[in-house]
Amino acid sequence: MTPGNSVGVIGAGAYGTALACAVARAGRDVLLYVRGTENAAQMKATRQNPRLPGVRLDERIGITGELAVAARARVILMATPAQKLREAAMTLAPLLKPETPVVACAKGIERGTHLFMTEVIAVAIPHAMPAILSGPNFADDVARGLPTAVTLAARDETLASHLVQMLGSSTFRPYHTTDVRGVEIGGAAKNVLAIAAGIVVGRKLGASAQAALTTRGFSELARLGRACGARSETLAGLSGLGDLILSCSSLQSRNFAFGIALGRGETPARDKLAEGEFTAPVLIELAASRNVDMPVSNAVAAILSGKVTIDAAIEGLLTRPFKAEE
Ligand SMILES: NC(=O)c1ccc[n+]([C@@H]2O[C@H](COP(=O)([O-])OP(=O)(O)OC[C@H]3O[C@@H](n4cnc5c(N)ncnc54)[C@H](O)[C@@H]3O)[C@@H](O)[C@H]2O)c1
Ligand SMILES: O=P(O)(O)OC[C@H](O)CO
Repeated sequence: MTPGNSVGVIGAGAYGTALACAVARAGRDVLLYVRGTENAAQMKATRQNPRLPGVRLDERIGITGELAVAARARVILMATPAQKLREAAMTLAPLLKPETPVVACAKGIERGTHLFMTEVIAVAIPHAMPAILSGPNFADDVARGLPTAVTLAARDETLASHLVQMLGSSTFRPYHTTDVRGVEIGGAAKNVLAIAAGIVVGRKLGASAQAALTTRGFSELARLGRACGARSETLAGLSGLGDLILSCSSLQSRNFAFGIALGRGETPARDKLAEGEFTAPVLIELAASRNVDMPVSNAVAAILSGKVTIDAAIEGLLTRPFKAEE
């Protein structure tokens, strides 16, 4: 393996490992950084990740417990949870060559700062070229080579298109754009809205209510996106509407499953990451700071913080004044 020609993946959870599989399938060598020496040794020995049962890691995937090794790659994919991105990027910063493309693959907004994923990278690694990859794709589907399509955004179109060529294959199909903000807002907001859709299902409110909630959810995602300068076509594309549809309807979605448990009156299992739980409070703060009305997201945040009961939140949404559709 020539590290300088490979793709580095930081964060060897479900998605980082799945991306490593996709990149290997595209014919590239991969350096997958696994945090913790023991974890790295175990993955090296088994060629499996317990988060992706039944998936065997391709020989092109080199597993390493040393960040400096993965940092030699030509392109870096950051696949940690959103709230861990800063910590991971800051550790990586001194090891990275200038102008290395660093692609955020997490979906969220940083708590406290309201920074989007590429902004966190820009602050933590000022000499990197940030980009973002997001869209409707479950780690398990990606790892198994089922067909998926995502959006890859960088401010520089040449860079975005170059990254698509490096990472894409017939089964993992990235579309490129320069609308970075549009892509990161879609991925962050859809997780919060998926929790809401899950609550609707868990409460047995019916398929009509699920469709209505998803559609009104898209309306508020798009409102916030436009207020933050995103393009409408991106918001209605794979990383916005596409991912919203997937996450508001599939039991594979951890955010949707988290919402279903809440809707049933159960305590959601905390063994799987549901990013929407962490994004909800910061999403509504961001919306408030821009005077954007996000009633569904507000309801999710209020339920999660214990400010309202689920029944009161549903009652609140259903008794809002009638208005024109927009
Ligand atoms: N799982 C999916 O289907 C999927 C699909 C698309 C996007 N995503 C996004 O990818 C991100 C990660 O999700 P996941 O499903 O892989 O979560 P996960 O919980 O399976 O894995 C997260 C991994 O990040 C690692 N990590 C945490 N902090 C780190 C650090 N500082 N340095 C290095 N590694 C660190 C953890 O050890 C863990 O292995 C989330 O933002 C999620 O929304 C996930
Ligand atoms: O399991 P979720 O809810 O984190 O969704 C995974 C991906 O984001 C779907 O595109």
